[in-house]
Amino acid sequence: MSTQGAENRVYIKNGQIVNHDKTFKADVYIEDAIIKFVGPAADITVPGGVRTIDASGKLIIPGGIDPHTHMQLPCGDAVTVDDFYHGTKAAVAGGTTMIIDFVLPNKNESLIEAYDKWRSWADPKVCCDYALHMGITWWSKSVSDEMGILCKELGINSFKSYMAYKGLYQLVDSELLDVFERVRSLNAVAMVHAENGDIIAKNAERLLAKGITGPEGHELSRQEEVEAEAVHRACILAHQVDCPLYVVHVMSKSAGIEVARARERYRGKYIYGETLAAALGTDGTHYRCQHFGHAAAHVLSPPLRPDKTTPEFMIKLLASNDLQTTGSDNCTFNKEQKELGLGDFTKIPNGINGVEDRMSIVWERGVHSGLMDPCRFVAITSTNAAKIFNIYPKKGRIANGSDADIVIWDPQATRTISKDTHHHACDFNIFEGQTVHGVPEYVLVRGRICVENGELRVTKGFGRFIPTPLRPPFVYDSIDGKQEQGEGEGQDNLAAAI
Ligand SMILES: NC(=O)NCCC(=O)O
Ligand SMILES: [Zn+2]
Ligand SMILES: [Zn+2]
Repeated sequence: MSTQGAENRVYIKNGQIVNHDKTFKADVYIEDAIIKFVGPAADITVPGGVRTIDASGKLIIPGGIDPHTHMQLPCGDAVTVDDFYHGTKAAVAGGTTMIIDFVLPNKNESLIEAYDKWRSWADPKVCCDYALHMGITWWSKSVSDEMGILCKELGINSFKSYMAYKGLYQLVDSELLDVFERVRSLNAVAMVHAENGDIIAKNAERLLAKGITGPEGHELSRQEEVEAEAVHRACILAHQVDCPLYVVHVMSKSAGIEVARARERYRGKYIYGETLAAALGTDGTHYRCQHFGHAAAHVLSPPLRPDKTTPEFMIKLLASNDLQTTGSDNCTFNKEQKELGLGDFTKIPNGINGVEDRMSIVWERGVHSGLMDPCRFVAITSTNAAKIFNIYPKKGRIANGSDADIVIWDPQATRTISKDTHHHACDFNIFEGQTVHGVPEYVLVRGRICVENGELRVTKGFGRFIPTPLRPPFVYDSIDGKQEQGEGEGQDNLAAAI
């Protein structure tokens, strides 16, 4: 293998390309961060001095897109320890070449000011490309006006509302309807954190009064039906105002079934569902661990489910297109930060790791276990996020003209996940000790080789902000009657999943 040549020109030969819709043998030529050729070796004359990589026996896949992260997120007295540098470094190490993070304005804070703050934190630090979703953490006429500016001038096309976190971010149904209506008028995408915040607040009070103060109280206060009810309600609210809705972090079988039913009810239009690497790779039995640090490290919302059949069920929902994407919800806090909730589970900062291990966890639980094929793996780890947030085929595809965000994936290689070797800044890994198949041998971020035979070489600030344009055709063509959702994408299959 030649190791010479300009870094901006790379030739990958003898690989098996895997896109979401087909897989084939081809060579790939990259110049100036863009894929310039995909095809048989006989059809290209490669210029001299080009860096050549032999990908024999390996898969060439689009870099992962993690549609759900919280880097450097201020949360009460704590800030997540993975900032935009450590978080994107960990992402790249695991084969993810783009993240979409959430701007979360404080109550009464201008959305534009919050956006500027996030850009000023992320731009100098990101090692891979990124985009932003906006949290609608409070509601007013000025918020509605600023949503327009964000869409038309600042590259945002997605807005997350909260049905939980009572007294902090939670909106009531009439406000959710207003938000969804505004999102629809902008041809943007609504997102929702679906849990019933009123029920959670009451349950938490009762549990604490009974002396249940440890992390097990977290899941007890927000069991499956509390999530499922909110998913059901959110889908109906969105449909009433003709608004497409992306349900983030679907964590339970019951909630997954609600997404699947809504998709079936609306014939594949309007509703999209995301689950998390955490939901696929571990479970809520950890909340019963007597060691506070261990149990608290698994606390996120909605919580992991104690039902040990959940991970396989969620993988099946992804395989059957009842769910469309896998995020990480990477939102990491260290031991001392989690200890803010000693003696009161409602004060444990919510969040877990996942941006580094997401790709391997999905491969292990999905493809290696035989529940999905490599094309579906690409769809749920990259392409569907690119389509829903309207950056496809620039991202999420190995094709002429696409950004050279490429992973050379070794499906047979294994690695054992550990906090001692991960690239996060956090001191815990919820997948600790798991040996997973599927290792990124090379990771190219816009043509730059950032992982090579296990060695990570990232550059702070190399990543760019990627604007997400309005009216994603993947989402809106089906609503506007231009195309049936699911054409060429496999059929929705609620029955198969259940
Ligand atoms: N998910 C979680 O527990 N923390 C991050 C904030 C959110 O996504 O709701
Ligand atoms: Zn959330
Ligand atoms: Zn989140």
